[in-house]
Amino acid sequence: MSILLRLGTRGSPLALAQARETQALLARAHDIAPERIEIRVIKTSGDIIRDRPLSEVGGKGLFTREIERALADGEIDIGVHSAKDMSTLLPDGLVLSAFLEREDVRDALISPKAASIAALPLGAVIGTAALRRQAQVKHLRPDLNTILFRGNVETRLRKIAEGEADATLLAVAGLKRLGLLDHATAILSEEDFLPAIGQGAIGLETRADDGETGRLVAGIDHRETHLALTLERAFLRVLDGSCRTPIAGHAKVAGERISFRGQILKPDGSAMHEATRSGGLAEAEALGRSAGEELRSAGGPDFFAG
Ligand SMILES: NCc1[nH]cc(CCC(=O)O)c1CC(=O)O
Repeated sequence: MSILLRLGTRGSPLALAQARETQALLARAHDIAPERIEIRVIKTSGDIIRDRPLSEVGGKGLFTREIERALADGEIDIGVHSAKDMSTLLPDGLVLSAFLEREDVRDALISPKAASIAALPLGAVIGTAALRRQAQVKHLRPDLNTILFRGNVETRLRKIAEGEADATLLAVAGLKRLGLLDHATAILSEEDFLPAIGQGAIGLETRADDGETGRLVAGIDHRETHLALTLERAFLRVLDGSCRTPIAGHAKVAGERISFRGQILKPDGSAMHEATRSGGLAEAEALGRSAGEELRSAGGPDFFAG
């Protein structure tokens, strides 16, 4: 049977799980044999550069650039990405056509030492690669120390098992998709650990001029997730000037309303600003922008200087 669609993805176990989920949904929605939807693994810069914080080596585009190049060049038809890893501005000619239904947006604590952040010993060491998690941890517990923890989910779990840090934070969504949620010591409250923009959602990117694939992908789009991501990404776009600013936010759809809480922090957790919005679904983009603008002026120029 001939190949009908080519999905491009990173090769990490989590990325492959997300690509298989996309493959299964497309096959079911359009009555296509799954083997006619090929999964192509593409190595990205983010998979190669492993020893430095992402904020220092070029931020978000790192996990998507090579996949986007393959998409633009027509080597694949759909780029499958963690929405969290996508930059707010897509290359010309590419569009985010659909999002799969969002998984749990929360972070999990993984620690052999304590059942909660509050119970960690004074001065305990948290391993994380995410500036947002570092800032939120320090905001709650200024005595805690953070060290750089990179690598995929399995690598980070191994580092904790080997004692390289006392605890780490990982997305519940990733642990669930990998069948590893039993490694979570506790699920952290969204109140204290507002997620990263896009956390838990899978974004499907296509070529703007490829209407046929665009239609197939639109058939598996999850409307509420799409609306939430529209708001969250508009918020992030306003604040995106510096990838050294920890940013968090979560939009939720309930009936015909959408609500949002967004947050910026200093990397050391010493300052934090929040904005909340709620309104009609048609306002999603405008609500995100206005929340971003509120936080941009609340933070002032030195907040974003890093
Ligand atoms: N930055 C890496 C990354 N990108 C997406 C996820 C998890 C899955 C998701 O948020 O959709 C992870 C790992 C993590 O943060 O634990």
